[in-house]
Amino acid sequence: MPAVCFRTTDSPRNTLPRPSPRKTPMKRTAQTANGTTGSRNNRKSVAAPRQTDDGDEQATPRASTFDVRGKDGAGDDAHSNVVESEPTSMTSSLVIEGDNFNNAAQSFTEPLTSQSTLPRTLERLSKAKRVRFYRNGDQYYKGQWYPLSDRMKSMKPLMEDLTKTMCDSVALPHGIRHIFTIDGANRITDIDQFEDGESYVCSSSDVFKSLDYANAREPFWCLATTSNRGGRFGQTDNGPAPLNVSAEPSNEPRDFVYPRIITVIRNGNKPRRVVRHLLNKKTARSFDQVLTDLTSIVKLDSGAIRKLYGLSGKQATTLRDFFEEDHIFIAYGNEKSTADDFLVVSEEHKRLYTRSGNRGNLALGNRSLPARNESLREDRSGSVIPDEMARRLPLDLEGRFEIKRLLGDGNTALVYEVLDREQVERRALKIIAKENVVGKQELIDCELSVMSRVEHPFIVKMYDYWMFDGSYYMSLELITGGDLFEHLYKVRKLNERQSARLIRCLADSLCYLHDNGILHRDIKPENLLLYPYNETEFELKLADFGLACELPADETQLTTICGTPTYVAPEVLLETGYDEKVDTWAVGVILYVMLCGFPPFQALDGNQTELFTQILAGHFNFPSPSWDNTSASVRALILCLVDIDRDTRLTARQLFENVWVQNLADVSSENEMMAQLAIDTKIGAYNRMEETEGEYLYYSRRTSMDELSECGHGGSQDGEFVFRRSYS
Ligand SMILES: Nc1ncnc2c1ncn2[C@@H]1O[C@H](COP(=O)(O)OP(=O)(O)OP(=O)(O)O)[C@@H](O)[C@H]1O
Repeated sequence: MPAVCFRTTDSPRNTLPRPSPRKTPMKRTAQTANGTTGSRNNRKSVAAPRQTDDGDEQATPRASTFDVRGKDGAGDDAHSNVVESEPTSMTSSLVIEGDNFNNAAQSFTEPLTSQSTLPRTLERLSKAKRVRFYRNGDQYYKGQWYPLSDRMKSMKPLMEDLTKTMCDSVALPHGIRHIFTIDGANRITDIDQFEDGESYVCSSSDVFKSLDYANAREPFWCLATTSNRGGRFGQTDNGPAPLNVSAEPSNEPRDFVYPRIITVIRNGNKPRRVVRHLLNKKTARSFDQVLTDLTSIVKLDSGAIRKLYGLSGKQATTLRDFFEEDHIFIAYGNEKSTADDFLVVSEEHKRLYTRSGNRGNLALGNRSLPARNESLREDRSGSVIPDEMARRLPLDLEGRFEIKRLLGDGNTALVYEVLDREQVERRALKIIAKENVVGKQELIDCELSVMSRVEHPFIVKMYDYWMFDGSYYMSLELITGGDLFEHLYKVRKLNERQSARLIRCLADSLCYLHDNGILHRDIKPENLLLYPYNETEFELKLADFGLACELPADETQLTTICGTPTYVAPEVLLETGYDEKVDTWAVGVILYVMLCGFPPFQALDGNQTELFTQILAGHFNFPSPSWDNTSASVRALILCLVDIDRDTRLTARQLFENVWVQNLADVSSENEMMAQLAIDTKIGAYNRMEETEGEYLYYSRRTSMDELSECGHGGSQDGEFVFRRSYS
């Protein structure tokens, strides 16, 4: 099967520092809080403050692997424990609490010698029994490994510590008072009863709930029907009644389930908090399961969500109701609904509707830049409107940073321009308030881990980070030109030269990330920060690694749904597995937006379903007059990026080497001719498909690629534009 790509004869020498090949560890010399530089390991020595039980903020060392809590700061008393969330997670935080914390903090600033307290702590911890804890009745909880240090003498401090790490207002809100063996046969009453490597169930009450805890990650879902859900609400304190996981999977069809974002409004005083949640075949397996997921995202003060009403007033009672007319729902626990709940005030309107003028036809001529796009996240981690309270810095940071102004807000964070008094420099401070950390811990760990490792001229630098009282604070390089979204909003569109310059920066940064096995997964104009290149042009730096991840070493495909609707690649929605080419798809969409001011896929009425259907079909065009004066080379390049066939979609390296990108849009007439031929072939194939296939349009572009190869033979001109066979 042939593929088409545009390339220069000789790959231009990239003058930027090249990373080592994929999987080679990246080097980074981080500037630490105290102004020194060091490797990531000795950055642990920068003890960042953290809130202690008695309210004092104390230091929390940065990148680290354990959570050590202890009275003496070195984890040397009965409270001293290590909590690992999952053995596989990339990082977790190192937290030390205690009266003599400074000693411990100091030990992190020393090289690790036998005199320092940390090795002793770690040595002792390595001898600890490791046990796993689940939550009673929570079939979604993956369990938490917990090393039981020999200093943990009794059940009380253990249960107190577990309460801190495993409970919140929804999960075991009354704390942990009982611990059972995994089969519920025995209650653990003495610390010596724990056995190394075994699993246990923590509970608030003395009633053990029998579940297949060990297989909590992939339960069989039983599809609820109206009849078998009778009396479902109000059965437990902690949420909807546990599902009957031992039931056979239902055969009830779910053919109405397709990727769709629903919006849930938390009932209460207006403006109310809004959460978005992606439903698809994986996340919408039954009504009960969606309700349970929403319970953990929305976090009603009253506990579990027991009722959901669409804005039309209709109550959602079946899974199908999430896929019908209503896509905005109001969530209730025990509260009564009132007519006033269904009236949306203006502050809420902005949050609920992603486009202004949400209703009405989107005639071609009216197409426009969509509103700032919110990222999709799976793992029950919805998008919470950031909390203005985050503006108040914790005491230890208040002395260091002076907040100047709000630079931007995203799905999870607020970003401020600050004056770093210690470094005497202006910086950006990204704050993820603790209410937005819930359900996103792994993603945040990943963001911090990736940001700590990357060093590239077109990627925003992270200098330092802290965690205080559950909120995260990241000190970042300040980029002064705003983000590309704001810029496009002002200027509507860019010329080709400026676009090519920005795409060259972006492609370069993606080559670096992909070579090192990192996917960004959320490439969008909001995450591309601009700074002046000369008087008339900008360059960019890639920001927000909130969805970044590492490619699995065993080459398996990723399936977690994430991205941002307008820029999300079809394979993410299809859940067929994806890889780093999700990033180049998004670059193609951005390049399209840069040149005409509207995206290639845009739905009538901002309808998400229609948007996803268009993306899955992969059909778009270059409407006149917006595209009349653009080069064929850039249009052909876009077609090679926004290509539903992953095999033929360009890699970041091919994009970087593309002649239009490298020559900053200054291309030869031969290149233009060949590009035009490629476009005609592809667009012709779409049109034929549309004539024959009717409305639903998922098809492989390989057909059109075959046709293209026919034209391509002998079509190479001056080595600038070649058709390349990537398949035999
Ligand atoms: N280093 C920086 N310098 C200047 N502005 C920044 C910086 N980092 C972020 N911003 C601004 O803040 C906005 C939000 O930041 P960011 O995208 O990191 O937040 P987020 O909550 O993680 O976003 P998302 O909604 O994609 O999850 C950006 O769109 C940008 O306008």
